[in-house]
Formats: sequence, structure tokens, C-alpha cells
Amino acid sequence: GDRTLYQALGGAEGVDAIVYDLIVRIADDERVVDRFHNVDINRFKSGLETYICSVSNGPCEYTGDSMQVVHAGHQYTDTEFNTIVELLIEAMEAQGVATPTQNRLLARLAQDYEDVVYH
Ligand code: HEM
Repeated sequence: GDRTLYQALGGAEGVDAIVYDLIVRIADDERVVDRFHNVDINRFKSGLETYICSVSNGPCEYTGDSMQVVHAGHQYTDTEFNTIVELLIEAMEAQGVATPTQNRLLARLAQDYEDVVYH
């Protein structure tokens, strides 16, 4: 329909809540928390919010570095990628996002797999 994925995610408020919830889960997850040790978390939060807003056809334009540049040099693994996806699903679930909506967002973010993970 005409409803964008962004609207289905709850707009700015919804995306904000999902990203906040994701960050809390990352901070509490020993599999990935060390990867975020020196990260400016406010910058990460606003960057990820804008990115999700943009890929879900919301009224935002992500102007940060490409996913390849952002994640280069860290040799992120398949397992770490899957952990972030798992935590994002949990965050969306906690925020009451419907499963088809979750899958629409995951399908778009999955396209970044090649740029995020080290080969
Ligand atoms: C679908 C997968 C992923 C997507 C779409 C994604 C997206 C993003 C975005 C949009 C940013 C903010 C960039 C900015 O505004 O500067 C970011 C930063 C970051 N991501 Fe990812 N990411 C993914 C997977 C991962 C994984 C698997 C890890 C490691 C476990 C990771 C670690 C980081 C870190 C540490 C930063 C902060 C970089 C910095 O500010 O120096 N990401 N990511």
C-alpha cells in the first residue's frame, strides 16, 4: 500500500525507541559489547536512526559514511552480524513491531551484509 515501512515502524518515535532498545541490548550482550567500547554512543544512535529512517523511506537522508567505510578494518564476523540482527529483532519485538514489518526492515538491512562483514 501507500504506507511506508517508516510509518509501519512508528515513524520517528518508533525508530528512536527501536534503536534505543537495541543499544541497551548491545550494552548487555557480551558477544558484541566490546566492539562498541570506544564508540561515541550518541553519534551511533543518531547515525543508526537516520540510516533506518532513510532505508525505510522516511523523511531522512543518511549523509554519513557508507556502511563499507563505517565497518571497514574491524573484521566483523558472520556470527557478530547475526547477533546484531538477533538483538534488533528482540528490540522490534519489545517495541511491538509486527512480524511482517520486522521482516521488511531486516530484508533491507540484510543488503548491507557484504559491506559490514569481513571476507
Ligand atoms: C545489518 C547490519 C548493520 C547495519 C545496517 C549497521 C549500520 C550502522 C550504522 C548506520 C552506523 C552509524 C554510522 C554513522 O552514522 O557514522 C553503524 C556504526 C557502527 N556499527 Fe554497524 N551496522 C551493522 C552491523 C554491525 C555489526 C555486526 C557490528 C559489530 C558487532 C557493528 C558495529 C558498529 C560500530 C562499532 C559502529 C560505530 C562506528 C563508529 O562510530 O566509530 N555494526 N552501523
